[in-house]
Amino acid sequence: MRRDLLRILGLWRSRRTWLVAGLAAGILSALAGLALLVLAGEVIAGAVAGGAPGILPVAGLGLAGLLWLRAVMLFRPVARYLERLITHEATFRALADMRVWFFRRLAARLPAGLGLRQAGDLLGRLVADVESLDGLYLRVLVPAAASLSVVVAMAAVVGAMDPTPAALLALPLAAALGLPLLLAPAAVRSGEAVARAQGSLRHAVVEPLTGLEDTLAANGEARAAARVAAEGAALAAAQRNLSRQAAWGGAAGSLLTQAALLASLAWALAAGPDGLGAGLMAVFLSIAAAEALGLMPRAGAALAAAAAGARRLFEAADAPEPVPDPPGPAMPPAGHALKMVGVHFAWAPDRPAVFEGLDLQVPEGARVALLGPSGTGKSTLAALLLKFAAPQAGRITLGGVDIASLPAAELRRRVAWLTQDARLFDDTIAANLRLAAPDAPDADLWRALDRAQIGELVRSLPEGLETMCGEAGLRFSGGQARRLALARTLLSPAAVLILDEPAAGLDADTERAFLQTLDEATAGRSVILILHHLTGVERPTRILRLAGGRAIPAAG
Ligand SMILES: Nc1ncnc2c1ncn2[C@@H]1O[C@H](COP(=O)(O)OP(=O)(O)OP(=O)(O)O)[C@@H](O)[C@H]1O
Repeated sequence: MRRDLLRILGLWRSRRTWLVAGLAAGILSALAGLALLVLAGEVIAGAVAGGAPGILPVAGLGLAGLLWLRAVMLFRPVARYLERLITHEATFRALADMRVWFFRRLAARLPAGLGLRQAGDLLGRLVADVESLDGLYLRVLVPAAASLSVVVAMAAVVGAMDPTPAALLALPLAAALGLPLLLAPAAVRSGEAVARAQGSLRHAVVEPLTGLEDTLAANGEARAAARVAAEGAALAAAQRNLSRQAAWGGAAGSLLTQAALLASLAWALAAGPDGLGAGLMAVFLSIAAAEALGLMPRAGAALAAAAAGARRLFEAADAPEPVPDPPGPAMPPAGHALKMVGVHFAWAPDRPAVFEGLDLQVPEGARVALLGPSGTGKSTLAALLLKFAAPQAGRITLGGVDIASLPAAELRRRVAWLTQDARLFDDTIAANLRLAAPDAPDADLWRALDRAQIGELVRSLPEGLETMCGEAGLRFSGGQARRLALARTLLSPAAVLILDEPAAGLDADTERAFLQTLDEATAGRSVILILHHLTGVERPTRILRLAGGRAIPAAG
Protein backbone atom coordinates (compact mmCIF):
# COMPACT_ATOMS: atom_id res chain seq x y z
CA MET A 1 0.00 0.00 0.00
CA ARG A 2 2.72 2.48 1.00
CA ARG A 3 4.74 1.83 -2.16
CA ASP A 4 1.70 2.38 -4.41
CA LEU A 5 0.78 5.62 -2.69
CA LEU A 6 4.34 6.92 -2.79
CA ARG A 7 4.44 6.10 -6.49
CA ILE A 8 1.25 8.12 -7.01
CA LEU A 9 2.89 11.08 -5.27
CA GLY A 10 5.90 10.60 -7.54
CA LEU A 11 3.63 10.77 -10.59
CA TRP A 12 2.23 14.07 -9.28
CA ARG A 13 5.73 15.58 -9.05
CA SER A 14 5.17 18.07 -11.85
CA ARG A 15 2.26 19.60 -9.89
CA ARG A 16 4.23 19.96 -6.66
CA THR A 17 3.95 23.79 -6.54
CA TRP A 18 0.14 23.58 -6.51
CA LEU A 19 0.11 20.64 -4.12
CA VAL A 20 2.49 22.24 -1.63
CA ALA A 21 0.61 25.57 -1.84
CA GLY A 22 -2.62 23.68 -1.04
CA LEU A 23 -1.00 22.02 1.97
CA ALA A 24 0.26 25.40 3.19
CA ALA A 25 -3.21 26.92 2.76
CA GLY A 26 -4.73 23.97 4.69
CA ILE A 27 -2.24 24.40 7.54
CA LEU A 28 -2.82 28.15 7.65
CA SER A 29 -6.57 27.73 7.76
CA ALA A 30 -6.38 25.12 10.56
CA LEU A 31 -3.97 27.25 12.61
CA ALA A 32 -6.27 30.24 12.15
CA GLY A 33 -9.11 28.10 13.56
CA LEU A 34 -7.00 27.14 16.55
CA ALA A 35 -5.87 30.72 17.11
CA LEU A 36 -9.47 31.86 17.02
CA LEU A 37 -10.51 29.48 19.79
CA VAL A 38 -7.37 30.00 21.87
CA LEU A 39 -7.86 33.78 21.74
CA ALA A 40 -11.55 33.43 22.56
CA GLY A 41 -10.67 31.06 25.41
CA GLU A 42 -7.97 33.46 26.61
CA VAL A 43 -10.29 36.45 26.63
CA ILE A 44 -13.14 34.58 28.37
CA ALA A 45 -10.87 32.73 30.80
CA GLY A 46 -9.13 36.00 31.60
CA ALA A 47 -12.48 37.65 32.25
CA VAL A 48 -13.70 34.73 34.43
CA ALA A 49 -10.46 34.66 36.38
CA GLY A 50 -10.86 38.34 37.13
CA GLY A 51 -9.30 40.04 34.13
CA ALA A 52 -5.66 40.23 33.06
CA PRO A 53 -3.29 38.59 33.54
CA GLY A 54 -4.65 35.50 31.82
CA ILE A 55 -3.65 31.84 32.05
CA LEU A 56 -1.15 31.31 29.23
CA PRO A 57 2.31 32.74 28.75
CA VAL A 58 0.78 34.78 25.94
CA ALA A 59 -1.74 35.87 28.49
CA GLY A 60 -2.55 39.29 29.59
CA LEU A 61 -3.83 40.23 26.21
CA GLY A 62 -6.86 42.08 27.55
CA LEU A 63 -8.09 44.53 24.92
CA ALA A 64 -5.29 43.47 22.59
CA GLY A 65 -6.79 39.95 22.72
CA LEU A 66 -10.07 41.28 21.41
CA LEU A 67 -8.32 43.10 18.58
CA TRP A 68 -6.36 39.97 17.64
CA LEU A 69 -9.58 38.00 17.83
CA ARG A 70 -11.19 40.32 15.31
CA ALA A 71 -8.24 40.10 12.93
CA VAL A 72 -8.16 36.30 13.08
CA MET A 73 -11.95 36.14 12.58
CA LEU A 74 -11.55 38.08 9.35
CA PHE A 75 -8.49 36.12 8.22
CA ARG A 76 -9.96 32.64 8.80
CA PRO A 77 -12.66 32.67 6.08
CA VAL A 78 -10.10 34.00 3.60
CA ALA A 79 -7.70 31.18 4.50
CA ARG A 80 -10.49 28.62 4.17
CA TYR A 81 -11.52 29.99 0.79
CA LEU A 82 -7.93 29.90 -0.46
CA GLU A 83 -7.50 26.38 0.88
CA ARG A 84 -10.54 25.09 -1.04
CA LEU A 85 -9.54 26.93 -4.20
CA ILE A 86 -5.92 25.83 -4.27
CA THR A 87 -6.38 22.24 -3.08
CA HIS A 88 -9.12 21.55 -5.63
CA GLU A 89 -7.16 23.14 -8.47
CA ALA A 90 -4.12 21.07 -7.47
CA THR A 91 -6.25 17.90 -7.48
CA PHE A 92 -7.85 18.61 -10.87
CA ARG A 93 -4.43 19.09 -12.41
CA ALA A 94 -2.86 16.06 -10.77
CA LEU A 95 -5.76 13.76 -11.72
CA ALA A 96 -5.85 15.05 -15.30
CA ASP A 97 -2.17 14.09 -15.59
CA MET A 98 -2.92 10.67 -14.07
CA ARG A 99 -5.66 9.95 -16.59
CA VAL A 100 -3.36 10.74 -19.52
CA TRP A 101 -0.55 8.69 -17.97
CA PHE A 102 -2.85 5.71 -17.42
CA PHE A 103 -4.41 5.99 -20.89
CA ARG A 104 -0.97 5.95 -22.50
CA ARG A 105 0.12 2.93 -20.46
CA LEU A 106 -3.07 1.08 -21.47
CA ALA A 107 -2.72 2.06 -25.13
CA ALA A 108 0.78 0.57 -25.19
CA ARG A 109 -0.51 -2.69 -23.69
CA LEU A 110 -3.94 -3.16 -25.22
CA PRO A 111 -3.17 -4.48 -28.72
CA ALA A 112 -1.86 -7.79 -27.41
CA GLY A 113 -3.20 -9.39 -24.29
CA LEU A 114 -4.89 -6.57 -22.42
CA GLY A 115 -7.44 -6.61 -25.23
CA LEU A 116 -8.80 -9.76 -23.66
CA ARG A 117 -9.49 -7.82 -20.44
CA GLN A 118 -12.99 -6.62 -19.63
CA ALA A 119 -13.72 -3.21 -21.18
CA GLY A 120 -16.06 -2.17 -18.34
CA ASP A 121 -13.41 -2.98 -15.79
CA LEU A 122 -10.73 -0.95 -17.62
CA LEU A 123 -13.16 1.95 -17.96
CA GLY A 124 -13.76 1.73 -14.21
CA ARG A 125 -10.04 1.87 -13.54
CA LEU A 126 -9.61 4.87 -15.81
CA VAL A 127 -12.52 6.81 -14.28
CA ALA A 128 -13.40 5.65 -10.75
CA ASP A 129 -10.00 4.44 -9.56
CA VAL A 130 -8.27 7.61 -10.78
CA GLU A 131 -11.00 9.65 -9.09
CA SER A 132 -10.53 7.81 -5.79
CA LEU A 133 -7.00 9.22 -5.74
CA ASP A 134 -8.35 12.73 -5.13
CA GLY A 135 -9.07 11.49 -1.59
CA LEU A 136 -5.36 10.85 -1.05
CA TYR A 137 -4.70 14.57 -1.27
CA LEU A 138 -7.99 16.25 -0.32
CA ARG A 139 -9.11 13.93 2.44
CA VAL A 140 -5.83 12.47 3.71
CA LEU A 141 -2.77 14.64 3.11
CA VAL A 142 -4.34 18.09 3.55
CA PRO A 143 -6.35 17.21 6.71
CA ALA A 144 -3.39 15.23 8.10
CA ALA A 145 -1.01 18.17 7.59
CA ALA A 146 -3.59 20.54 9.08
CA SER A 147 -4.29 18.25 12.06
CA LEU A 148 -0.59 17.74 12.66
CA SER A 149 0.06 21.48 12.66
CA VAL A 150 -2.82 21.95 15.12
CA VAL A 151 -1.47 19.15 17.31
CA VAL A 152 2.02 20.68 17.36
CA ALA A 153 0.65 24.16 18.11
CA MET A 154 -1.61 22.72 20.79
CA ALA A 155 1.26 20.81 22.35
CA ALA A 156 3.04 24.16 22.79
CA VAL A 157 -0.07 25.65 24.45
CA VAL A 158 -0.83 22.54 26.52
CA GLY A 159 2.81 22.34 27.63
CA ALA A 160 2.39 25.74 29.24
CA MET A 161 -0.74 24.63 31.05
CA ASP A 162 -1.33 22.96 34.37
CA PRO A 163 -0.36 19.24 33.92
CA THR A 164 -3.71 17.75 35.00
CA PRO A 165 -6.05 19.43 32.48
CA ALA A 166 -3.23 19.06 29.92
CA ALA A 167 -3.20 15.25 30.42
CA LEU A 168 -7.01 15.05 30.39
CA LEU A 169 -6.93 16.83 27.08
CA ALA A 170 -3.91 15.18 25.48
CA LEU A 171 -4.67 11.50 26.10
CA PRO A 172 -8.02 11.12 24.27
CA LEU A 173 -6.81 13.43 21.49
CA ALA A 174 -3.68 11.33 20.93
CA ALA A 175 -5.91 8.26 20.69
CA ALA A 176 -8.16 10.03 18.17
CA LEU A 177 -5.10 10.92 16.07
CA GLY A 178 -3.89 7.31 16.02
CA LEU A 179 -7.33 5.88 15.24
CA PRO A 180 -7.22 6.12 11.41
CA LEU A 181 -3.89 4.27 11.28
CA LEU A 182 -5.39 1.53 13.40
CA LEU A 183 -8.45 1.22 11.18
CA ALA A 184 -6.67 1.60 7.84
CA PRO A 185 -5.71 -2.06 7.07
CA ALA A 186 -9.30 -3.34 7.39
CA ALA A 187 -10.58 -0.30 5.48
CA VAL A 188 -8.09 -0.99 2.65
CA ARG A 189 -9.44 -4.52 2.28
CA SER A 190 -13.03 -3.25 2.18
CA GLY A 191 -12.05 -0.46 -0.25
CA GLU A 192 -10.55 -3.04 -2.59
CA ALA A 193 -13.66 -5.20 -2.38
CA VAL A 194 -15.79 -2.16 -3.35
CA ALA A 195 -13.52 -1.29 -6.28
CA ARG A 196 -13.60 -4.90 -7.52
CA ALA A 197 -17.39 -5.04 -7.24
CA GLN A 198 -17.68 -1.74 -9.13
CA GLY A 199 -15.51 -3.17 -11.93
CA SER A 200 -17.67 -6.31 -12.19
CA LEU A 201 -20.88 -4.28 -12.24
CA ARG A 202 -19.56 -2.00 -14.99
CA HIS A 203 -18.53 -5.03 -17.01
CA ALA A 204 -21.95 -6.63 -16.54
CA VAL A 205 -23.59 -3.42 -17.83
CA VAL A 206 -21.18 -2.46 -20.63
CA GLU A 207 -20.83 -5.86 -22.29
CA PRO A 208 -24.49 -6.59 -23.13
CA LEU A 209 -25.02 -2.92 -24.06
CA THR A 210 -22.15 -2.77 -26.55
CA GLY A 211 -23.64 -5.80 -28.30
CA LEU A 212 -27.24 -4.83 -27.63
CA GLU A 213 -28.69 -6.12 -30.90
CA ASP A 214 -27.12 -9.54 -30.32
CA THR A 215 -28.27 -9.58 -26.69
CA LEU A 216 -31.87 -8.82 -27.73
CA ALA A 217 -31.85 -11.12 -30.75
CA ALA A 218 -30.72 -14.02 -28.55
CA ASN A 219 -33.43 -13.16 -26.00
CA GLY A 220 -30.64 -12.57 -23.53
CA GLU A 221 -32.11 -9.42 -21.98
CA ALA A 222 -33.50 -11.11 -18.87
CA ARG A 223 -30.24 -12.96 -18.23
CA ALA A 224 -28.23 -9.76 -18.67
CA ALA A 225 -30.58 -7.88 -16.32
CA ALA A 226 -30.31 -10.64 -13.71
CA ARG A 227 -26.53 -10.44 -13.89
CA VAL A 228 -26.62 -6.65 -13.44
CA ALA A 229 -28.92 -7.13 -10.42
CA ALA A 230 -26.60 -9.75 -8.88
CA GLU A 231 -23.49 -7.59 -9.40
CA GLY A 232 -25.40 -4.58 -8.04
CA ALA A 233 -26.31 -6.52 -4.89
CA ALA A 234 -22.67 -7.60 -4.46
CA LEU A 235 -21.55 -3.97 -4.78
CA ALA A 236 -24.16 -2.80 -2.26
CA ALA A 237 -22.95 -5.42 0.23
CA ALA A 238 -19.32 -4.34 -0.20
CA GLN A 239 -20.28 -0.67 0.16
CA ARG A 240 -22.34 -1.43 3.25
CA ASN A 241 -19.31 -3.07 4.81
CA LEU A 242 -17.07 -0.09 4.03
CA SER A 243 -19.68 2.41 5.30
CA ARG A 244 -20.04 0.43 8.52
CA GLN A 245 -16.31 0.64 9.12
CA ALA A 246 -16.25 4.37 8.31
CA ALA A 247 -19.21 4.93 10.66
CA TRP A 248 -17.48 3.06 13.50
CA GLY A 249 -14.31 5.08 12.92
CA GLY A 250 -16.25 8.36 12.86
CA ALA A 251 -18.18 7.49 16.02
CA ALA A 252 -15.04 6.42 17.90
CA GLY A 253 -13.28 9.64 16.79
CA SER A 254 -16.07 11.89 18.04
CA LEU A 255 -16.33 9.90 21.25
CA LEU A 256 -12.64 10.49 21.98
CA THR A 257 -12.71 14.22 21.19
CA GLN A 258 -15.88 14.63 23.23
CA ALA A 259 -14.22 12.72 26.08
CA ALA A 260 -11.47 15.37 26.03
CA LEU A 261 -14.10 18.09 26.12
CA LEU A 262 -16.04 16.50 28.99
CA ALA A 263 -12.91 15.73 31.00
CA SER A 264 -11.74 19.36 30.68
CA LEU A 265 -15.16 20.63 31.64
CA ALA A 266 -15.36 18.30 34.64
CA TRP A 267 -11.91 19.37 35.77
CA ALA A 268 -12.79 23.05 35.35
CA LEU A 269 -15.88 22.62 37.50
CA ALA A 270 -14.13 20.49 40.12
CA ALA A 271 -11.08 22.76 40.36
CA GLY A 272 -13.07 25.67 41.64
CA PRO A 273 -12.22 29.34 41.00
CA ASP A 274 -8.44 28.72 40.91
CA GLY A 275 -8.57 26.18 38.11
CA LEU A 276 -11.55 27.61 36.27
CA GLY A 277 -9.49 29.69 33.86
CA ALA A 278 -7.25 26.75 32.87
CA GLY A 279 -10.27 24.45 32.67
CA LEU A 280 -12.09 26.83 30.35
CA MET A 281 -9.02 27.14 28.16
CA ALA A 282 -8.88 23.31 28.00
CA VAL A 283 -12.53 23.28 26.90
CA PHE A 284 -11.79 25.71 24.07
CA LEU A 285 -8.72 23.72 23.06
CA SER A 286 -10.70 20.49 22.92
CA ILE A 287 -13.27 22.19 20.66
CA ALA A 288 -10.43 23.28 18.38
CA ALA A 289 -8.98 19.77 18.42
CA ALA A 290 -12.34 18.17 17.65
CA GLU A 291 -12.62 20.38 14.57
CA ALA A 292 -9.13 19.49 13.37
CA LEU A 293 -9.17 15.79 14.26
CA GLY A 294 -12.80 15.23 13.33
CA LEU A 295 -11.75 14.68 9.71
CA MET A 296 -9.20 12.00 10.53
CA PRO A 297 -11.50 8.93 10.68
CA ARG A 298 -12.80 9.91 7.22
CA ALA A 299 -9.17 10.21 6.19
CA GLY A 300 -8.72 6.53 7.07
CA ALA A 301 -11.54 5.51 4.68
CA ALA A 302 -10.26 7.84 1.95
CA LEU A 303 -6.75 6.42 2.37
CA ALA A 304 -8.19 2.94 1.97
CA ALA A 305 -10.09 3.86 -1.18
CA ALA A 306 -7.05 5.62 -2.67
CA ALA A 307 -4.79 2.67 -1.85
CA ALA A 308 -7.25 0.25 -3.46
CA GLY A 309 -7.55 2.52 -6.53
CA ALA A 310 -3.78 2.89 -6.84
CA ARG A 311 -3.28 -0.88 -6.64
CA ARG A 312 -5.82 -1.55 -9.38
CA LEU A 313 -4.34 1.17 -11.58
CA PHE A 314 -0.80 -0.11 -11.30
CA GLU A 315 -1.95 -3.70 -11.79
CA ALA A 316 -3.25 -2.78 -15.28
CA ALA A 317 -0.61 -0.15 -16.04
CA ASP A 318 2.29 -2.43 -15.14
CA ALA A 319 1.21 -5.37 -17.32
CA PRO A 320 4.24 -6.17 -19.47
CA GLU A 321 4.39 -4.08 -22.64
CA PRO A 322 4.13 -6.47 -25.61
CA VAL A 323 6.69 -4.56 -27.66
CA PRO A 324 8.60 -1.93 -25.69
CA ASP A 325 10.11 0.93 -27.65
CA PRO A 326 13.91 0.80 -28.12
CA PRO A 327 15.79 3.04 -25.68
CA GLY A 328 17.89 5.12 -28.08
CA PRO A 329 17.08 7.06 -31.28
CA ALA A 330 16.82 4.84 -34.34
CA MET A 331 18.35 5.01 -37.80
CA PRO A 332 15.59 6.15 -40.18
CA PRO A 333 14.77 3.48 -42.78
CA ALA A 334 16.12 4.00 -46.28
CA GLY A 335 12.97 3.42 -48.31
CA HIS A 336 10.02 1.22 -47.48
CA ALA A 337 10.76 -2.27 -48.77
CA LEU A 338 9.42 -4.82 -46.27
CA LYS A 339 11.14 -8.09 -45.49
CA MET A 340 10.24 -10.87 -43.05
CA VAL A 341 12.86 -13.58 -42.56
CA GLY A 342 12.36 -16.81 -40.59
CA VAL A 343 9.59 -15.34 -38.44
CA HIS A 344 8.27 -17.57 -35.65
CA PHE A 345 5.32 -16.32 -33.64
CA ALA A 346 2.72 -17.57 -31.14
CA TRP A 347 0.36 -15.21 -29.25
CA ALA A 348 1.22 -16.92 -25.96
CA PRO A 349 3.55 -19.75 -24.89
CA ASP A 350 0.57 -22.08 -24.40
CA ARG A 351 -1.03 -21.19 -27.76
CA PRO A 352 -0.19 -22.95 -31.05
CA ALA A 353 2.34 -21.15 -33.25
CA VAL A 354 0.77 -18.95 -35.94
CA PHE A 355 4.03 -18.63 -37.93
CA GLU A 356 6.83 -21.15 -38.15
CA GLY A 357 9.63 -19.74 -40.27
CA LEU A 358 7.65 -17.24 -42.35
CA ASP A 359 9.53 -15.47 -45.16
CA LEU A 360 7.92 -12.60 -47.05
CA GLN A 361 9.15 -9.76 -49.22
CA VAL A 362 7.20 -6.70 -50.28
CA PRO A 363 9.45 -4.54 -52.51
CA GLU A 364 8.74 -0.80 -52.76
CA GLY A 365 5.61 -0.14 -54.80
CA ALA A 366 4.63 -3.85 -54.92
CA ARG A 367 1.07 -5.04 -54.49
CA VAL A 368 0.97 -8.37 -52.66
CA ALA A 369 -2.28 -10.28 -52.30
CA LEU A 370 -2.26 -12.39 -49.15
CA LEU A 371 -4.81 -15.19 -49.19
CA GLY A 372 -5.64 -17.95 -46.77
CA PRO A 373 -8.48 -19.58 -44.89
CA SER A 374 -9.80 -18.09 -41.68
CA GLY A 375 -7.44 -18.38 -38.73
CA THR A 376 -4.20 -18.86 -40.73
CA GLY A 377 -2.71 -15.62 -39.41
CA LYS A 378 -3.43 -12.89 -41.99
CA SER A 379 -4.37 -10.31 -39.34
CA THR A 380 -1.59 -11.57 -37.07
CA LEU A 381 0.90 -10.78 -39.84
CA ALA A 382 -0.41 -7.21 -39.96
CA ALA A 383 -0.19 -6.97 -36.14
CA LEU A 384 3.49 -7.97 -36.33
CA LEU A 385 4.21 -5.41 -39.05
CA LEU A 386 2.67 -2.65 -36.88
CA LYS A 387 4.56 -3.87 -33.75
CA PHE A 388 1.39 -4.69 -31.84
CA ALA A 389 3.24 -7.91 -31.10
CA ALA A 390 6.84 -9.05 -31.67
CA PRO A 391 8.04 -12.33 -33.21
CA GLN A 392 9.76 -14.79 -30.90
CA ALA A 393 12.36 -15.47 -33.62
CA GLY A 394 13.27 -14.04 -37.02
CA ARG A 395 13.59 -10.49 -38.32
CA ILE A 396 11.27 -7.94 -39.87
CA THR A 397 12.92 -5.03 -41.67
CA LEU A 398 11.55 -1.86 -43.24
CA GLY A 399 13.90 -0.06 -45.63
CA GLY A 400 16.71 -2.28 -44.32
CA VAL A 401 16.15 -1.32 -40.66
CA ASP A 402 14.97 -3.92 -38.13
CA ILE A 403 11.58 -2.66 -36.96
CA ALA A 404 12.52 -3.81 -33.43
CA SER A 405 14.89 -0.82 -33.36
CA LEU A 406 12.23 1.63 -34.62
CA PRO A 407 9.91 3.40 -32.14
CA ALA A 408 6.31 2.27 -32.74
CA ALA A 409 5.19 5.82 -33.62
CA GLU A 410 7.91 6.10 -36.31
CA LEU A 411 6.91 2.75 -37.78
CA ARG A 412 3.19 3.59 -37.81
CA ARG A 413 3.90 6.80 -39.70
CA ARG A 414 5.25 4.60 -42.47
CA VAL A 415 2.89 1.61 -42.32
CA ALA A 416 -0.92 2.05 -42.13
CA TRP A 417 -3.46 -0.72 -41.52
CA LEU A 418 -7.13 -0.93 -42.38
CA THR A 419 -8.14 -3.52 -39.79
CA GLN A 420 -10.81 -6.13 -40.38
CA ASP A 421 -13.28 -4.43 -38.05
CA ALA A 422 -12.08 -0.83 -38.46
CA ARG A 423 -14.11 1.50 -36.24
CA LEU A 424 -15.47 4.96 -36.73
CA PHE A 425 -15.56 7.18 -33.66
CA ASP A 426 -18.36 9.36 -32.34
CA ASP A 427 -17.21 12.50 -34.15
CA THR A 428 -17.58 14.16 -37.55
CA ILE A 429 -16.54 12.45 -40.78
CA ALA A 430 -13.74 15.01 -41.14
CA ALA A 431 -12.40 14.33 -37.64
CA ASN A 432 -12.57 10.58 -38.24
CA LEU A 433 -10.54 10.93 -41.43
CA ARG A 434 -8.03 13.36 -39.94
CA LEU A 435 -7.01 10.75 -37.37
CA ALA A 436 -4.73 9.50 -40.15
CA ALA A 437 -3.53 12.96 -41.29
CA PRO A 438 -4.35 15.73 -38.78
CA ASP A 439 -3.34 18.58 -41.11
CA ALA A 440 -4.94 17.31 -44.33
CA PRO A 441 -6.96 20.00 -46.16
CA ASP A 442 -10.59 19.32 -47.14
CA ALA A 443 -9.57 18.68 -50.76
CA ASP A 444 -7.45 15.68 -49.64
CA LEU A 445 -10.36 14.39 -47.56
CA TRP A 446 -12.67 14.50 -50.59
CA ARG A 447 -10.06 12.76 -52.77
CA ALA A 448 -9.74 9.93 -50.23
CA LEU A 449 -13.54 9.65 -49.95
CA ASP A 450 -13.91 9.48 -53.75
CA ARG A 451 -11.22 6.82 -53.97
CA ALA A 452 -13.04 4.76 -51.35
CA GLN A 453 -16.25 5.10 -53.43
CA ILE A 454 -18.07 7.03 -50.71
CA GLY A 455 -17.58 10.67 -51.79
CA GLU A 456 -20.94 10.85 -53.55
CA LEU A 457 -22.83 9.76 -50.46
CA VAL A 458 -21.00 12.26 -48.21
CA ARG A 459 -21.74 15.07 -50.71
CA SER A 460 -25.44 14.21 -50.52
CA LEU A 461 -25.47 14.67 -46.71
CA PRO A 462 -26.70 18.12 -45.61
CA GLU A 463 -23.72 18.57 -43.29
CA GLY A 464 -21.18 16.93 -45.62
CA LEU A 465 -17.82 16.41 -43.93
CA GLU A 466 -19.25 17.75 -40.67
CA THR A 467 -21.81 14.93 -40.40
CA MET A 468 -21.55 13.10 -37.09
CA CYS A 469 -20.82 9.38 -37.43
CA GLY A 470 -22.40 8.25 -34.13
CA GLU A 471 -20.82 5.82 -31.71
CA ALA A 472 -18.92 3.13 -33.64
CA GLY A 473 -20.23 4.72 -36.86
CA LEU A 474 -23.83 3.66 -36.16
CA ARG A 475 -25.14 6.55 -38.30
CA PHE A 476 -23.96 4.58 -41.36
CA SER A 477 -24.58 1.10 -42.73
CA GLY A 478 -21.84 -1.49 -42.29
CA GLY A 479 -20.63 -1.08 -45.90
CA GLN A 480 -20.69 2.74 -45.74
CA ALA A 481 -18.79 2.78 -42.45
CA ARG A 482 -16.24 0.40 -43.94
CA ARG A 483 -15.65 2.72 -46.91
CA LEU A 484 -15.25 5.71 -44.58
CA ALA A 485 -12.65 3.75 -42.62
CA LEU A 486 -10.96 2.86 -45.90
CA ALA A 487 -10.88 6.55 -46.88
CA ARG A 488 -9.12 7.21 -43.57
CA THR A 489 -6.43 4.65 -44.40
CA LEU A 490 -6.02 5.98 -47.95
CA LEU A 491 -5.60 9.51 -46.53
CA SER A 492 -2.68 8.38 -44.39
CA PRO A 493 0.70 9.47 -45.78
CA ALA A 494 2.15 6.00 -44.98
CA ALA A 495 4.25 4.42 -47.73
CA VAL A 496 3.00 0.91 -46.94
CA LEU A 497 -0.73 0.15 -46.75
CA ILE A 498 -2.11 -3.06 -45.28
CA LEU A 499 -5.71 -3.40 -46.38
CA ASP A 500 -7.56 -6.22 -44.61
CA GLU A 501 -10.57 -7.12 -46.81
CA PRO A 502 -10.87 -3.51 -48.10
CA ALA A 503 -13.95 -4.30 -50.16
CA ALA A 504 -15.85 -6.14 -47.40
CA GLY A 505 -19.44 -4.92 -47.16
CA LEU A 506 -19.45 -3.58 -50.73
CA ASP A 507 -21.84 -4.95 -53.36
CA ALA A 508 -20.21 -6.81 -56.25
CA ASP A 509 -20.27 -3.84 -58.69
CA THR A 510 -18.86 -1.35 -56.17
CA GLU A 511 -16.23 -3.89 -55.12
CA ARG A 512 -15.05 -4.27 -58.71
CA ALA A 513 -15.12 -0.49 -59.26
CA PHE A 514 -13.07 0.08 -56.11
CA LEU A 515 -10.48 -2.60 -56.82
CA GLN A 516 -10.07 -1.30 -60.39
CA THR A 517 -9.23 2.19 -59.05
CA LEU A 518 -6.94 0.85 -56.34
CA ASP A 519 -3.89 1.41 -58.56
CA GLU A 520 -4.52 5.13 -58.72
CA ALA A 521 -5.57 5.34 -55.06
CA THR A 522 -2.36 3.73 -53.85
CA ALA A 523 0.03 4.98 -56.56
CA GLY A 524 3.68 4.83 -55.47
CA ARG A 525 2.92 2.96 -52.27
CA SER A 526 3.37 -0.68 -51.35
CA VAL A 527 0.12 -2.50 -50.66
CA ILE A 528 -0.56 -5.75 -48.84
CA LEU A 529 -4.08 -6.82 -49.73
CA ILE A 530 -5.51 -9.33 -47.29
CA LEU A 531 -8.28 -11.22 -49.05
CA HIS A 532 -10.30 -14.41 -48.80
CA HIS A 533 -10.54 -14.67 -52.57
CA LEU A 534 -9.44 -12.79 -55.69
CA THR A 535 -12.10 -11.20 -57.89
CA GLY A 536 -9.74 -11.01 -60.86
CA VAL A 537 -9.43 -7.23 -61.07
CA GLU A 538 -6.87 -6.64 -58.30
CA ARG A 539 -3.83 -7.15 -60.56
CA PRO A 540 -1.42 -7.98 -57.72
CA THR A 541 2.29 -8.16 -58.44
CA ARG A 542 2.48 -11.28 -56.23
CA ILE A 543 -0.05 -13.68 -54.76
CA LEU A 544 0.82 -15.52 -51.55
CA ARG A 545 -1.16 -18.04 -49.59
CA LEU A 546 -0.69 -18.52 -45.85
CA ALA A 547 -0.62 -22.16 -44.83
CA GLY A 548 1.14 -24.14 -42.11
CA GLY A 549 2.65 -20.99 -40.65
CA ARG A 550 4.40 -20.01 -43.90
CA ALA A 551 3.67 -17.89 -46.98
CA ILE A 552 3.57 -19.97 -50.16
CA PRO A 553 3.43 -18.47 -53.68
CA ALA A 554 0.00 -19.14 -55.19
CA ALA A 555 -1.23 -19.23 -58.77
CA GLY A 556 -3.09 -16.04 -59.87
N1 LIG B 1 -4.83 -10.67 -29.97
C1 LIG B 1 -4.80 -12.01 -29.99
N2 LIG B 1 -4.52 -12.69 -28.87
C2 LIG B 1 -4.45 -14.03 -28.87
N3 LIG B 1 -4.66 -14.81 -29.97
C3 LIG B 1 -4.95 -14.20 -31.12
C4 LIG B 1 -5.04 -12.76 -31.20
N4 LIG B 1 -5.34 -12.44 -32.49
C5 LIG B 1 -5.43 -13.60 -33.17
N5 LIG B 1 -5.18 -14.65 -32.36
C6 LIG B 1 -5.15 -16.09 -32.75
O1 LIG B 1 -4.19 -16.22 -33.81
C7 LIG B 1 -4.65 -17.12 -34.82
C8 LIG B 1 -4.66 -16.41 -36.19
O2 LIG B 1 -5.69 -15.42 -36.16
P1 LIG B 1 -5.82 -14.29 -37.27
O3 LIG B 1 -6.88 -13.35 -36.80
O4 LIG B 1 -4.48 -13.73 -37.55
O5 LIG B 1 -6.32 -15.11 -38.51
P2 LIG B 1 -6.89 -14.59 -39.91
O6 LIG B 1 -6.20 -15.38 -40.95
O7 LIG B 1 -6.76 -13.12 -39.99
O8 LIG B 1 -8.41 -15.03 -39.79
P3 LIG B 1 -9.71 -14.38 -40.50
O9 LIG B 1 -9.59 -14.62 -41.97
O10 LIG B 1 -10.83 -15.12 -39.88
O11 LIG B 1 -9.68 -12.94 -40.13
C9 LIG B 1 -6.04 -17.57 -34.38
O12 LIG B 1 -5.89 -18.84 -33.79
C10 LIG B 1 -6.46 -16.57 -33.33
O13 LIG B 1 -7.24 -17.16 -32.33
